[in-house]
Amino acid sequence: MSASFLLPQPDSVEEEGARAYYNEVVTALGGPNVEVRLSTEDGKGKGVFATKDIPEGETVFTEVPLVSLQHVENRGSALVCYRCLRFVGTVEQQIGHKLHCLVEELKATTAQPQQQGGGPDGGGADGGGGAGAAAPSGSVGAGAHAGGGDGNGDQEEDDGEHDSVDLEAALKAGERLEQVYSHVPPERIEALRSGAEKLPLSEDFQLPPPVPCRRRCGEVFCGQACEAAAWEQFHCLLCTAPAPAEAAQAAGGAGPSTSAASAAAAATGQEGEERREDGGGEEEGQEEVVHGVRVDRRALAAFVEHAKDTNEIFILAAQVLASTLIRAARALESGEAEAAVAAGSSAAAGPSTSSSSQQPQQQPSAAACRAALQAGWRPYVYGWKRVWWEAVAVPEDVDSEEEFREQLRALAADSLELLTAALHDSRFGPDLLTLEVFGSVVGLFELNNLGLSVGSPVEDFFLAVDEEEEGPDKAAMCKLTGPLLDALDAEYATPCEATAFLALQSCINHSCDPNCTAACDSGDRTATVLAQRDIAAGDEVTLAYIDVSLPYKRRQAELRDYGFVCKCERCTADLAAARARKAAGGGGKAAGGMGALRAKIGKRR
Ligand SMILES: C[S@@+](CC[C@H](N)C(=O)[O-])C[C@H]1O[C@@H](n2cnc3c(N)ncnc32)[C@H](O)[C@@H]1O
Repeated sequence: MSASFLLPQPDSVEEEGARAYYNEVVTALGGPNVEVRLSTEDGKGKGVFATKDIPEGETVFTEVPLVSLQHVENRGSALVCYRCLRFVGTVEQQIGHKLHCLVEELKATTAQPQQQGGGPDGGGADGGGGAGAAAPSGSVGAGAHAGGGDGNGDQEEDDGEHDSVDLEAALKAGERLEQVYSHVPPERIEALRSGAEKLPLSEDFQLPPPVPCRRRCGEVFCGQACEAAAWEQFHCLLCTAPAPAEAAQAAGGAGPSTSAASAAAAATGQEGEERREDGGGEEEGQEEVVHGVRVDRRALAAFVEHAKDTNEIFILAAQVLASTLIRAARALESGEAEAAVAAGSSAAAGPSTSSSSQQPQQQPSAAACRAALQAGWRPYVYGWKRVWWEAVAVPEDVDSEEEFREQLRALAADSLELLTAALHDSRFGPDLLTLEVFGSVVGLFELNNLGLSVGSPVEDFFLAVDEEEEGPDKAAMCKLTGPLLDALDAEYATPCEATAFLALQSCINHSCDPNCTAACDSGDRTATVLAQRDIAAGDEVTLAYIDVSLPYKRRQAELRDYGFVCKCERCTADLAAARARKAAGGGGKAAGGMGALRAKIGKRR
């Protein structure tokens, strides 16, 4: 089987399937405010259109992301639920967390010059179980250039220059560290983190207590429900903590474990297959079978570390692939996929090796595997556009585009190798865990991603203190909170920043004069599109991917990162005006002045 059946070319995406899918998505969101049209008249591909008049200020729709991930470099600024991005703990813990992570990062920076002379940086920073303190330098996203995280070669060339830059950074970090400690000593930071210190007014900012992952991998959730939902959706395959002894034993060849999934794994020949030659399989707790997928937890940890050091979007891509594997496995386990093949209602092809439809213990047919995989992949198939290394705009300082794209491709290949060392699945793996599919999923985030920003309760807390009536009570409060504010400096207001993929919102085209804005609700994991002026039935719904107060050339430059030349009315008019000026011999500037509309949809930087 070729992987191409998962990646139909956008022009050939069968229209009926796409139309049915988006109708389902819109209906599930509870209203016919909008529809998805598979092509716009001006060649922008799919677009979202109003089906009725929507007055200014009204909600166009509200949607929950299919997957989302807090940026690695933001983890030190906000302690949030791994699944829904809700702030957790208490205001005191949030402040303690921020200060602790800030201090750890500063310590790591001050220590760097002395540590140099070895291999790639790669962090090493604190290794502690909590949320990663230091931001890895090479978090890539759009511009994975940076020689990537992967330590060989060119880095050595400009070491001299880097030494002085590092030294300067180390000195600055040292000064900042002293400044932090002059306001808040280490013991107070710990007291805040542990909850031993209570701050006035903090009771007004109730947050859910953090619930750790059932395996204690270090991720936290806002409650049991979110923990369980994440586990079901993808985390059971991606959690990096060792497996409990009995699960690992079952995976070690002692026969299937209690679940039907293990039985399926045995049936599909995965038991004992492809054991790691380095002895990983012998190590208790590292391997287990989940939903018929053999999972190597140690290899997963290596995959995650590599992604954190190079491109965190690889982790989101792994979430997409893991959730696809789980949905596909469920379709097989339930007999649904075989039944679909038998009923001829699937587009699946290929010879069936079994006539059985309901028994997961038997080898599932190739056709059933394919039907199951297509079902599991469905939420993503219509969002796919191009592979990452082709989608990324080439940074200006890059000499060879070909080399640059090859570097990205190699980086993705490295990441996929680590992922396939962690997840073995002979039913779906050969089709799903390929470089083409992996690169396309990363590309999907590159071109469709949505930057989510969730406001911090810490900012609200300090604002509330500030708004208290002047007097002795406020003075006493400020005596406690003032040093914290001074130590945090601008960090006090940092929101939770994340990347997400949303089925409907990712169909909205950009305009430099958008009629909608997007906002994220910290309370219920939703992203809402709001009309910022009256929208008439039949109008296209548009958002700003970038800061549209920029002049024409800057806007086009920014949009190049999204892989397109903007065809919106404003750009068309700006271009025509610039041409007319040129023809008339003038050289004036393109008209600007849209005001500072903040782009909520957008690329991670
Ligand atoms: C988030 S998707 C929007 C949905 C997209 N049209 C589709 O077919 O899935 C972003 C892509 O849509 C296209 N696009 C969005 N806004 C555009 C615009 N103003 N001008 C030209 N192309 C645009 C570009 O191809 C861009 O990479």
